[in-house]
Amino acid sequence: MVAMVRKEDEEGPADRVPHLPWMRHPVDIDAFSGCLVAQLPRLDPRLAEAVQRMGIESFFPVQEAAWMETIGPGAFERDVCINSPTGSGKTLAYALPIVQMLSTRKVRCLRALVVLPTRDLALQVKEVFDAVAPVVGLSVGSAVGQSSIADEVSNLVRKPKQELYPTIDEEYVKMEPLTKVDILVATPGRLMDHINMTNGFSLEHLQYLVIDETDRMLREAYQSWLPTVIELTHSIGQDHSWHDTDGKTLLHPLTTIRRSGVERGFKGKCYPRLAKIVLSATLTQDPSKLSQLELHHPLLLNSGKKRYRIPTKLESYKLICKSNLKPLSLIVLLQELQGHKCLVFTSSVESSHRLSTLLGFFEDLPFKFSEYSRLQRESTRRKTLEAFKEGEIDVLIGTDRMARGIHIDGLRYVINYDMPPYVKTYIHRAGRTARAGESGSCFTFLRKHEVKTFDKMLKKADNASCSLHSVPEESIETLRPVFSSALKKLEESLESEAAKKSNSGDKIPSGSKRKRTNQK
Ligand SMILES: Nc1ncnc2c1ncn2[C@@H]1O[C@H](COP(=O)(O)OP(=O)(O)OP(=O)(O)O)[C@@H](O)[C@H]1O
Repeated sequence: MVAMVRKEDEEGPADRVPHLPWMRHPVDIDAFSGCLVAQLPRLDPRLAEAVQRMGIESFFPVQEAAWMETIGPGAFERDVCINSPTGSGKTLAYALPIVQMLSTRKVRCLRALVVLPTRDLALQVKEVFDAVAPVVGLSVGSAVGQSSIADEVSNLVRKPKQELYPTIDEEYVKMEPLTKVDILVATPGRLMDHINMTNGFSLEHLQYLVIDETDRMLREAYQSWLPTVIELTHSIGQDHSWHDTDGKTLLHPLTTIRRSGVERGFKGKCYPRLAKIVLSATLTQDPSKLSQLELHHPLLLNSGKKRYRIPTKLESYKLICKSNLKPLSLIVLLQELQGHKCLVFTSSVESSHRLSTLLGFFEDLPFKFSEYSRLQRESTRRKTLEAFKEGEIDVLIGTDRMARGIHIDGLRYVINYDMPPYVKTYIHRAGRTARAGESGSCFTFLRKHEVKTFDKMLKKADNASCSLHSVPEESIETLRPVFSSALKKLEESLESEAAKKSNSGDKIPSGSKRKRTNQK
């Protein structure tokens, strides 16, 4: 309860003036209308072609705005903070400038690091970099724990030359970058593993740091990855100097010259800085959290007048129903949606499991569904998500784990089976649809007493009108006879699972998933 109050405080009222002065004067992303790919000033033609191959003809406003502050007149003089709705194209907004900036690099070494909270998200972002970076000769790696640590290490670093040729100059070997990638997309855990344990893995040449889903990344310490990265990239104490035969001090040819700027803690002196881009659809305004980022003269790019914004083409609906009839109303609603892809959010993994098990006892449902939960094995989850993306499953039932950042083509519907506790949660859940200018709908099941709280919560966001939706009573009535026997079977099934679990100490048996992934 205490934690809940604190989080709600942090969300604050919709129109509160931010504490931090730089947040009060943002660049308005909506002042940009987006532009044709060919018209983006100074865009490398190879990148323009690559972007067009991705099926993109014009840039979204956030992409144009970010470009102007990095490659354009802003020239990345300031760190960039982006607060822009879900599905507005934030990934390309940072990927493209970073790739263009690094396209002239001479020596391959780790120069840009992108950190995201989950593996699924990181892999999604890597795909975007993979589509643009290779055309200008840049290599992209990932550190997300998808493969064994040994495989990851061999993809990221190579052996020092001295191991291959023992006679080579030791000083040269010391300075030689060993990382095989220019850009690394990482989750904090694996990043820390490489920082702590991988020989040759170095952030010494890092010039750009991107933190996506910033508010979530700042909420959790993730083994102190952020202070560690900042510490390792502070140039102070780095000795790149060499002495030539006359005793003159020279800068080593492989030294990375970072952008200069007055960093915090250097008493006004000009020191090379790590340039940062931080982003979210619900960027925190909390000064104590933002201070962890050590931003350099930050510039906020913001979309909308209120603090949060719901995508323009998202339609929100509320369904008021008694809790004991919720499963039936859900089935009727899913029938109405006619097998279109849909995500169903519940408040906990237990609730997701209960709901999907229960639905499994209804025969002949006209949609295929599956549970997606951290109680399942990673491989099961990955296969489920793939099947959903491929359209082999119509409905995924899960928790807020599915809410952040994930993009699924053609997803038109989101259902909040349980009311989201915060407006931020609503934004991220609903934001899985109505992406990239497409339309989509979000339905929220509410009990009567929740309506007022829900309406108040939505008022914190721009574009948050919400109409009432109801499902036909008769359709619910036709399901009632099966419902009572399904409930009985559900209790038996959960009891038997609990017994198995206490005998073996196992998680939910993976075989039970097959039963729940019913057929049309
Ligand atoms: N200029 C564009 N034109 C058309 N589609 C685009 C463009 N830019 C990005 N997209 C597509 O829009 C979708 C959403 O982009 P992206 O995942 O970057 O959104 P986001 O703002 O990061 O969302 P979230 O906050 O939910 O993470 C992706 O499928 C991407 O391919």
